[in-house]
Amino acid sequence: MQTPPTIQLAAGPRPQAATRIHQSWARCAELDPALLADPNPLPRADLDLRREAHRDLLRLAEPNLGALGALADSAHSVVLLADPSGLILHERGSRSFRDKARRVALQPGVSWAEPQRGTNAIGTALHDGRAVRIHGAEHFLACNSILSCHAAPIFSAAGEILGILDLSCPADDKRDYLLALVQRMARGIADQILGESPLRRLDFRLGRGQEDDTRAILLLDDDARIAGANEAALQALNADWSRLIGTPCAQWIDGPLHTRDAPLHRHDGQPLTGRLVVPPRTPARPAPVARPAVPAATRPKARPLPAPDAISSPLLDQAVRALDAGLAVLLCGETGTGKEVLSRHIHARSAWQAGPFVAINCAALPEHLIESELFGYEPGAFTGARREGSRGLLRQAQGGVLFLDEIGDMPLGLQTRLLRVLQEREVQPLGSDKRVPLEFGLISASHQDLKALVAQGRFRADLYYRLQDMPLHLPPLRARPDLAAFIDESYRALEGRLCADAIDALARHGWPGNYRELFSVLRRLRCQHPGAAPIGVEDLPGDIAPPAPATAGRPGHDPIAAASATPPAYRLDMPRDGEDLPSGDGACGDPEADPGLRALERRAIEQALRASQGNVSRAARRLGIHRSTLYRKLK
Ligand SMILES: Nc1ncnc2c1ncn2[C@@H]1O[C@H](COP(=O)(O)OP(=O)(O)OP(=O)(O)O)[C@@H](O)[C@H]1O
Repeated sequence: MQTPPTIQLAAGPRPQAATRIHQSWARCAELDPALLADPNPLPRADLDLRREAHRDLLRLAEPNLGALGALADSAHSVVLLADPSGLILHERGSRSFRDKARRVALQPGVSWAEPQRGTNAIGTALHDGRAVRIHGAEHFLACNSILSCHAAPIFSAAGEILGILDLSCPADDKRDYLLALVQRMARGIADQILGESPLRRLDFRLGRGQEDDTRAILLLDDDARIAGANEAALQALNADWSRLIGTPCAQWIDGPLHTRDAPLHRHDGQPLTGRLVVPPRTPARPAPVARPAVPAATRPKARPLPAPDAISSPLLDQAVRALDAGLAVLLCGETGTGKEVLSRHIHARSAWQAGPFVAINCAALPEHLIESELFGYEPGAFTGARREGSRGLLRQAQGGVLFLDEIGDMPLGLQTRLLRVLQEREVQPLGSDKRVPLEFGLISASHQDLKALVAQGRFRADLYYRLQDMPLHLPPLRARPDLAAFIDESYRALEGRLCADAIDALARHGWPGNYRELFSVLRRLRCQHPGAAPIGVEDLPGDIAPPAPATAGRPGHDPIAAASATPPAYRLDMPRDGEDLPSGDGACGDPEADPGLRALERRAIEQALRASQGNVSRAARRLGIHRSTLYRKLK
């Protein structure tokens, strides 16, 4: 990366440039020049954590990023997606221009907020909460004059900035339509996000009959109050989020909302064409997004939430009863045992089903952001805060379910604050003297033994007791009494067949990654063997199939790998017929607490790393666990 040794400012905005750009220069002139020094991209593992924290945004942005990326590729430019702090999470587009962009640190892992990179499209759009184009010398830093950038904020239904979409080209590229294109794509992403809401949705447009692709959307709560809106709705109703949210829809739109395709009118009499969309009561995980370039036949199929089965149904019933009675539910279980899946089912069946399901991965939130992300903040509460402040994730769960995943990873200092919020059912955003009442159902989950963490002083005992009104233990996959039949059925659901020896070998495997690992292995098998012929034990991956009997001493035979593929320990904690499944005593089947499991897990990890030549990402994929989980286990 080449940046000037001393800060050099660009020629500056033309006198006739927009006032916003002059204002941005004035702001940047007051910044400490040290903030503008050569930026270092975040290390890969930290960037992965930030991506994980914004995984929903990345997932929902995928189709538009794909479409814009294809255009950028052919137009010698790059498309970037930044998080609400201005940190670039993702890039697509022309390889040759990406290389140029990297010379000025326009790349994933670098923050382009104004305090870091001066006037620029990402930072200025973030500051103003509005789309902007910054050409060549309008950039504050001279080195960035090689760029012409177009950025637009992606808004949540409540008007918070969730990210910034940017298209950056060489400075001589002045195609006027690019800013409008980026803005349209950013709005498309925001609409995808609204489309995931479990609330009823009013889709409408001004006028009657004629189709156009600007779709105004309002989210409505059970009392037909406006709970969210997209930018097109703000324009159609001449309002902003602060005026709309929480007001009765009838204050803005006349007409029978409960009828589909009813004739509607804006309050000033303007006709509207609208349609009320009621989402299904059991929310399915949205379909993985297909990139336009992938042919339909090879696109990943949408995976609905696995239905409750004989193992999880009794847990589900207990949890729903507890949540509806105002108790906090704590789900314990190894990674991949379905804690999040179960919590989504609990939400869908509980009295909170009409409200949102807000999942927070406490392990994935960067520590310095957890407090502001959770509790929200007032405008200007701290350096780098969004101009309009933030409601915070706790308030986003209002009227629904808050799912605190990996709660054992929450830093001690924050545990105190969380406890107070949960006890008082009120939150005080950073920089505010007001307290906001909170109403939601609370589910927490941990793969760690929280009791042991309490004993080690790493988890507050009072918070532990506050979270575990109803502790439930999800058994590991290997403890399923019907494991062989379950594997057989699951492979049949992929339209494949397994021979008895393959089923037997699969049922003997330890499955440290549980359901996630099993389904990853089955899908991979099916992909490698698409035909109708049944899969035998010899077709299984080496770490699952038992070693062939005559291999010892053969040239190239790896006795360590073979030893780690032998299955004897795998059924150590497998209950025999008539025995109970492991009980919910808080131990959570945690490998840390069980030497047998720990050795098993260690061996599976070593084998996966060896088979992947030390590549952690590939090893994590083999194990069917997330990379951050594998890093944590390797610590
Ligand atoms: N009973 C089940 N049947 C089939 N698939 C399941 C089941 N439970 C979970 N899965 C699948 O396993 C994967 C992991 O599930 P989930 O994210 O709920 O696990 P988790 O316990 O929350 O994991 P982690 O602790 O790593 O966050 C998902 O792809 C899910 O669809």
